[in-house]
Amino acid sequence: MVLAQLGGSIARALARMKDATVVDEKVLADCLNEISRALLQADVRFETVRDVKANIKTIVNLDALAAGTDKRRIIQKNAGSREAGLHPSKGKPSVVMFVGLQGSGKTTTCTKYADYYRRKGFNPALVCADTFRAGAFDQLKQNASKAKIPFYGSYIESDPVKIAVEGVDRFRKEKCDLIIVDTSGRHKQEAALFEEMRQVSEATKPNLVIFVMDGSIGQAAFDQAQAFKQSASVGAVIVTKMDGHAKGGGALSAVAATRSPVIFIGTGEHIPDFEVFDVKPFVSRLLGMGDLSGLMDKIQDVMPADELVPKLTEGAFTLRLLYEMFQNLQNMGPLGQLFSMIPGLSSQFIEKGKEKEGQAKIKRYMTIMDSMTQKELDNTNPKLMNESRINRIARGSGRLVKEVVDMLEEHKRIAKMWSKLPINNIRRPNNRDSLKPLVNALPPNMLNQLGGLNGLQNMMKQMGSQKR
Ligand SMILES: Nc1nc2c(ncn2[C@@H]2O[C@H](COP(=O)(O)OP(=O)(O)OP(=O)(O)O)[C@@H](O)[C@H]2O)c(=O)[nH]1
Repeated sequence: MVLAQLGGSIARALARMKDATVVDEKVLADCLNEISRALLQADVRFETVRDVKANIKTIVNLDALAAGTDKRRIIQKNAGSREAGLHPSKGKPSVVMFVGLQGSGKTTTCTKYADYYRRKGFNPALVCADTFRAGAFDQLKQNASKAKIPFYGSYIESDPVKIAVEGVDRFRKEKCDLIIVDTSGRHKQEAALFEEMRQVSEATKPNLVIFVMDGSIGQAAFDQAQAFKQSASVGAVIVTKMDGHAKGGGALSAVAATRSPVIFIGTGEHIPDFEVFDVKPFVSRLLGMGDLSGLMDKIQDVMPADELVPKLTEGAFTLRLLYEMFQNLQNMGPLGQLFSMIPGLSSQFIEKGKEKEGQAKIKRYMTIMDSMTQKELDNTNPKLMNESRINRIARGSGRLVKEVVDMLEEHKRIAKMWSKLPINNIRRPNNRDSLKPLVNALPPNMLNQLGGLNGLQNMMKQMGSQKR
């Protein structure tokens, strides 16, 4: 079963229960059986499914509860509680502790995480409780200063618990609402590391423990994530180094198998190389990998190959080409999924819940392009768009100069991405064979999680059907 379908199956099971007039033993048992089936089909281990079922049963005491609606709410709450507490809430002070093996990217990720929330309006701070590695404090200090985030640490103090407590206390007093504690990494899963983590955790009482894991280790991630989950009550996982590592998919599915939610992924060495992890865009991206067959399949819908290939081989990715693509996109209805398929289109178009804004932006871009001359639309000379042309386009379209410049920048970015695509691979891949290169590119565990070849095909269909 496709991972993305799991949520749907559970939601349907709960909805059916909602329709029942009375929630009794039988309705509850049916609902739980349905949820169990969905989990098992999603390759969740039998033992886990059994535990989930038992937990829900213990929590939902049918006799003690009077009204049916309350029971539903409680079951819903418990079935969905995995998501609770994974993200800090603004204005409510949270302590988040980072754990992981040495070199996993923990220190870098602490800063990325702090910066992400700073941009969301939080007031974060960093505490370096890594006294094991010489230079860890300097690294955190350097990163934190670059991102303009307050930090706390010591060159001389060797007790990580003491530093962690001092740092957390200080930033609590300074009214920081997100205090991030970076702990020591070790070469392997040593008992001493876990003991140190336990002590830091006990002293700082974190609201969330995040395990940072190197995605390049692939499926070996399962044992590591499991060990950390058990020893450090890990609440969430961040998988790093997802850039350029074919094994990243295996790591993600292995982590999923430990039932630890992955909340972010690291996609590079720099602070902005950090993305919220969500299964759907991730799968979309996966489909864009391999020999790009999945992506090319989607592009067929936006612009048929027989039209696109001659235009692209002729030369550059012109504004006119972009305009035509937007036009096709607009004719297709709600398109959150498809946006993610257009290489280069910035993530703001595909962010969950922001599809409407994405559509509005496309409309705005098209209005701007409507005020361009034929020459400008077909232009391949980067110097053509001078100030006077930009001013004229802005006036003509009733838009700000800045908006015209933004649009031209976006076009430049997209054109750059397109120049890197293997255009000759564009074909009509609608049969199973066309999925083979993609299947071969996926780690086996990941493919299992996606429901094998059939699951992959269904998912492509599912994504295709969302166009209408
Ligand atoms: N390509 C890539 N490199 C990354 C990513 N995240 C971190 N790195 C690099 O990985 C290396 C190790 O990162 P650190 O942040 O020092 O790792 P650490 O886990 O804090 O290490 P210890 O403090 O020794 O435990 C550095 O060179 C980082 O630049 C990522 O998402 N992609």
